[in-house]
Amino acid sequence: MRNLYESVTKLDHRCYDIYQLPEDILMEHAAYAITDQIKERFEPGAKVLIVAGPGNNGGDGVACARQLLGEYDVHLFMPYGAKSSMCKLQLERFYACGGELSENLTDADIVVDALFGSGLSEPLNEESQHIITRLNELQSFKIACDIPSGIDSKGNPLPVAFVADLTITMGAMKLSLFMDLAKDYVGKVIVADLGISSKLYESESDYKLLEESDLKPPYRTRFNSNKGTYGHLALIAGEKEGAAIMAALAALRYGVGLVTLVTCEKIQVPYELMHSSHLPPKTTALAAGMGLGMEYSDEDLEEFLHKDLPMVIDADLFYSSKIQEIVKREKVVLTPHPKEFGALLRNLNLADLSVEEIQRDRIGAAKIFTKAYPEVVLLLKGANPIIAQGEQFFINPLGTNALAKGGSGDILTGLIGALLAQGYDPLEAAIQGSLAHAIASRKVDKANYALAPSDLIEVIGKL
Ligand SMILES: NC(=O)C1=CN([C@@H]2O[C@H](COP(=O)(O)OP(=O)(O)OC[C@H]3O[C@@H](n4cnc5c(N)ncnc54)[C@H](O)[C@@H]3O)[C@@H](O)[C@H]2O)[C@@H](O)CC1
Ligand SMILES: [K+]
Repeated sequence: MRNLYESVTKLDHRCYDIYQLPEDILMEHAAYAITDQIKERFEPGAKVLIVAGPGNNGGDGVACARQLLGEYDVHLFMPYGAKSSMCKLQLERFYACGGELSENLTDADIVVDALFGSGLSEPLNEESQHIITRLNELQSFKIACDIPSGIDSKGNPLPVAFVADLTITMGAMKLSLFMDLAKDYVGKVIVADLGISSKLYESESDYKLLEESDLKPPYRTRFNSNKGTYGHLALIAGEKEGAAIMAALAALRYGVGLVTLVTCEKIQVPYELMHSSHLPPKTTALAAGMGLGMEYSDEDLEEFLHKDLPMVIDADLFYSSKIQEIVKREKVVLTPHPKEFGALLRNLNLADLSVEEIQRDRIGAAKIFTKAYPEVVLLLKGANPIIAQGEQFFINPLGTNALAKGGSGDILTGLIGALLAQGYDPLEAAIQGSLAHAIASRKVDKANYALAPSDLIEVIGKL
């Protein structure tokens, strides 16, 4: 798990004020992190196009150009000249080392985008849009300095942005790089240390980035155990019972001892699942909402939901008035996708946001909910799901586009339900369920368009 920051300005200032590391030293390290990646990947003599803006992001680019001079074929393009004092200083050094500015954009082996970083303050003008579009058309290896130019502090392209293969972000990971709308732009993201280790550079943060090493599958350690030791998950199956069946199969695969589908009608269920018209008395957790439809009256739901059990709630229940009471309970995980989240916020009279508005500020939208219901765990689905409780936010960047398929959300609900039933606390169950889901999607040995829910269920057994 790594810290994420909305802004690193405070961290940079700690460097100047406490560690006595001035901007110049930080910038030299920032530039060297880019130089280092170029040297690691390309032989001397390779052609490098560096596009540098007027501020300190540009300064990083100019310093990198100077570091490469003499060894690589360096082309530095500065459409707006140098404006910040550090950028001007770097340009003087570049000239002093014999560097010259290029008049125009040129094809190259490597492109470094150092046009705008954290200082991007308004939508890109036509010239910047044109430059970035041209850069995106080049067949080069593309490195973004700090943040792909055009991505704002909330992770939105304004309206175009550099499409990087690699983003080298300075000092610490930024939240904006892990928002859904930035996912197609950032490429691989690595952090450059700026002259001190991240342990010293970073301070505590409420925002965390999940990593593969955070996954802890529910491995069994007790030898003297029976099925009851591992919990009993009940899933309410509704109109589209396939959704609950997929969730149930995923739950069974993820370690829960017993799984029961609760239905009002008799349905055919796979032989490994149990089936009942009542909530089994020894139920340890509940999953409800997926494929529920309109089959149940409020009284039916009351019968299933009256017990104070840990529960994961999905899909159709976000549209039901029942949710107004569920969010007041303890040990609840909600797993809406952005459209369902919009419905949930409206249903709870918290906000009226469109899907686009939610996606443009996912953290802000999630906060509306977590401030009102700080006990409830929210898992806002998306390309990079956000798991939030109170003031804590976790982002899972590990999922792949293979998961964009009907049924994959039901698998996630099943995984979280399985962990709740096995005694994980709701936040841990949501984090671990999300990690298992995402990591499994990477392990399915198929083309990314071909993943089926059953593939995920298979792989979940081999994490
Ligand atoms: N502060 C520090 O100690 C460090 C800063 N670093 C770099 O500095 C960057 C931040 O530098 P700045 O704060 O100077 O900001 P930027 O360099 O990101 O951008 C600011 C400049 O761009 C112009 N600008 C902003 N939006 C524009 C738009 N839409 N169209 C045209 N021009 C626009 C501003 O007028 C200003 O001249 C970071 O992203 C990072 O790359 C690194 O060198 C590491 C150390
Ligand atoms: K940039």
